[in-house]
Amino acid sequence: MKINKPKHDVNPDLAKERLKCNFNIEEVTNIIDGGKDKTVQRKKIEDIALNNGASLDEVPEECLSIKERYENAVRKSCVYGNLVRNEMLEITGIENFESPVLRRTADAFFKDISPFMLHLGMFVPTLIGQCTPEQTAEWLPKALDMQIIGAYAQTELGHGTFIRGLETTATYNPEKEEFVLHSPTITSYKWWAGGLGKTANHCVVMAQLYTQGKCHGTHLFIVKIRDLDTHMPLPGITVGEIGPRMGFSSADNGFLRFDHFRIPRENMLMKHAKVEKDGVYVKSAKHGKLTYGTMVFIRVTLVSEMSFNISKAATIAIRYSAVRRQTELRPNEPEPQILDYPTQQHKLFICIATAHAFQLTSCWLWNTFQAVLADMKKGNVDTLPELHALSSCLKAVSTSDALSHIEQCRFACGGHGYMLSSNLPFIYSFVAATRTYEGDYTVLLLQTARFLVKASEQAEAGKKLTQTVSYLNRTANADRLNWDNTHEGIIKSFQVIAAGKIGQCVKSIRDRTASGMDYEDAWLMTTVQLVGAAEAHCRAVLLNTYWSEMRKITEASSADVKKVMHQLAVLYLMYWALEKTGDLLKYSSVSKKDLDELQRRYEELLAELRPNAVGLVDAFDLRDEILHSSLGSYDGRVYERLIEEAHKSPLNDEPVNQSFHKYTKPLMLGKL
Ligand SMILES: CC/C=C\C/C=C\C/C=C\C/C=C\C/C=C\C/C=C/C(=O)SCCNC(=O)CCNC(=O)[C@H](O)C(C)(C)COP(=O)(O)OP(=O)(O)OC[C@H]1O[C@@H](n2cnc3c(N)ncnc32)[C@H](O)[C@@H]1OP(=O)(O)O
Ligand SMILES: Cc1cc2nc3c(=O)[nH]c(=O)nc-3n(C[C@H](O)[C@H](O)[C@H](O)COP(=O)(O)OP(=O)(O)OC[C@H]3O[C@@H](n4cnc5c(N)ncnc54)[C@H](O)[C@@H]3O)c2cc1C
Repeated sequence: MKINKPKHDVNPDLAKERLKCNFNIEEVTNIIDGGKDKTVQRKKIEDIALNNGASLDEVPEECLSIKERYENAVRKSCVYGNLVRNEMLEITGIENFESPVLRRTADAFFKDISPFMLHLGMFVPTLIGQCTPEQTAEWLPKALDMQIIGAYAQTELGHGTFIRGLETTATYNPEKEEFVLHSPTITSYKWWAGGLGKTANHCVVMAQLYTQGKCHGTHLFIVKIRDLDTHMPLPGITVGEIGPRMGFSSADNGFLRFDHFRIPRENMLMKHAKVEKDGVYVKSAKHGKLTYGTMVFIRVTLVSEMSFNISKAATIAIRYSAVRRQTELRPNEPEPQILDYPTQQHKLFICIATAHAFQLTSCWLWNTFQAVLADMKKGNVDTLPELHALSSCLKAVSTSDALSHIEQCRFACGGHGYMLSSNLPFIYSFVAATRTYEGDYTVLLLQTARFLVKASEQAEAGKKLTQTVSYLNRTANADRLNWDNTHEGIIKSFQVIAAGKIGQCVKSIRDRTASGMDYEDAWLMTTVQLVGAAEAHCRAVLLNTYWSEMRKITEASSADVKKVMHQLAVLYLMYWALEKTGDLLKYSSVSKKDLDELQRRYEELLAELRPNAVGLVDAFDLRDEILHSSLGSYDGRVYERLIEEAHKSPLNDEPVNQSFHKYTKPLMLGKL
């Protein structure tokens, strides 16, 4: 398999690591890609994206000013968008414009984020999910062809989480058959939307719909905000960029204020509800939250996005750890590779396992999502609540876990991991945002908890529950599980922990209402426990899904690949069992001896995986152009690259900086 042809000789330590690998790397790559044909397709697309050189920056993007950075990102986005439109979509098929393969190639162009990301990432999916067929025919081809560029403007300065509290109004005027969009207060400014500040000429807006004197709650509208020729904001629109932030520095997150801005009636996205010409409001949706569909879609895609980000960080940290040597173990012996330290393996091998766990879970979640969409097409919305509960907790936990694992990868690279040229700080700050956007961690876990409390009550009443909560049927009456030190035993114990925590929440709420509290207060007082219960449920789903999908997907694999994939999944189960020993002690009969045994097995497993560590990250098959890392390149020439990058710093453009003559010298001479 042709990957990452090194320009230089490979670092000898890294070369030796590759000789140690005892499984077929290409076979694992094919598993990750979803099949051999998918690997071939991905490589073809990566060649198109990367072989034209347009992705290269002469000056590292982090050394540019805010304006230059944005302008450079727009330049690259146009080249990239053109390649997607003209060449890459021909290969994936236009219906797969959200393919993770396309997403992956975007990283070769942007260390940070493209100002066009939200156009493809949210604007287009909203058109697909929220338009009538006539509206789709009007806007979708233009959006896919980049004739119009859009953003998703939902969040306001005063409200992000509580969508029902949004203040922007869309008031229907039947005489003119128009909606009047207005921002009545300072807190009603639209805030945060990616690409809205300077790039987009259209946006989807979430606003409170008023017709015939009545408010019908939040609905979506498509709004042209800039002239297509001059790009000037239209009269009645105030739009701009919200200012520097922790990451997302090459994009333009925007603010937007409407001053009685008029749009045609047809610009309300009317798939699920409409306003007739005379102002009559008609709701066709069978479920009240279908206008939130884009968020559910993005939450589903974020699980695979987290797998990708962890795999990048793990590749960087593990290759670096094979090259880096530090500290004598015994006098006069060579310093070991830091990858030989079990503590380093503990930080890093879980990252490889988690990337696999999230990848397999994301495929399973995607299939669940497609099945729910198919149900909804037939008018059946019964499966939506379970999807909402699942996508909410998996989004929350995958983004949160990804963030802490990526931080561990940075710690694992010591001081050099703090360098922007390692790319770890970019990956970290990108992923940090995911814990908040598309629904904050706590808020989404509380959504899952609502579903779990209801499910628990149904189980109590003897009803048969749906697949992801069916363990509540089995464990409803179980108190403490008899500990069983097998893989299936660990998974079962996580289900028992989840059932126990949910049961405890139900009890707390009941006790509180019985003592006179109203339900809302009892719920509120129980939210710390509810978040814990939803997290526990999510862990049970992740462990169970990873284990069963891993077994399915490796059925036809070679013995060596089966073995290493199995080892990773076992590592994942053991890691989480050891992380949650308090819960295990509370909800199962596990003893100190059992836990000591588990710890011993875990440490042995780290040692067993050690020779395959570099092979396992090579199997992610991340080209150097996508990794952007002085520490993680395929050739492992870490020190040469660090020096090369240092020379690119603008401060090294001249031997003496002018500030010496202006400030430092006068200070030294006492003349300041
Ligand atoms: C080339 C590249 C190609 C493609 C790119 C591919 C991938 C992209 C990858 C990465 C992305 C990169 C960059 C993106 C960067 C940034 C994007 C960020 C965008 C945003 O953040 S957009 C704004 C998102 N905002 C939120 O998520 C807000 C969170 N809040 C909510 O969701 C709701 O308000 C909340 C908290 C759920 C409550 O809603 P509400 O108050 O209305 O409901 P109730 O609490 O009263 O509940 C009533 C009832 O409804 C159920 N419910 C709630 N939501 C849903 C839902 N979505 N679906 C179904 N059901 C829902 C709820 O559970 C209750 O049920 P019950 O009564 O208990 O039965
Ligand atoms: C980088 C980035 C990009 C974004 N892009 C977009 C975009 O393109 N379009 C868009 O519309 N929006 C976008 N957003 C906004 C984003 O969706 C919101 O910031 C997010 O949903 C969180 O809402 P909030 O900011 O109102 O947080 P808040 O809800 O104010 O949260 C603050 C704290 O309060 C807690 N909290 C809030 N409600 C509850 C509750 N009910 N129970 C318990 N605790 C609670 C939260 O847990 C959190 O700790 C983006 C945000 C970021 C950071």
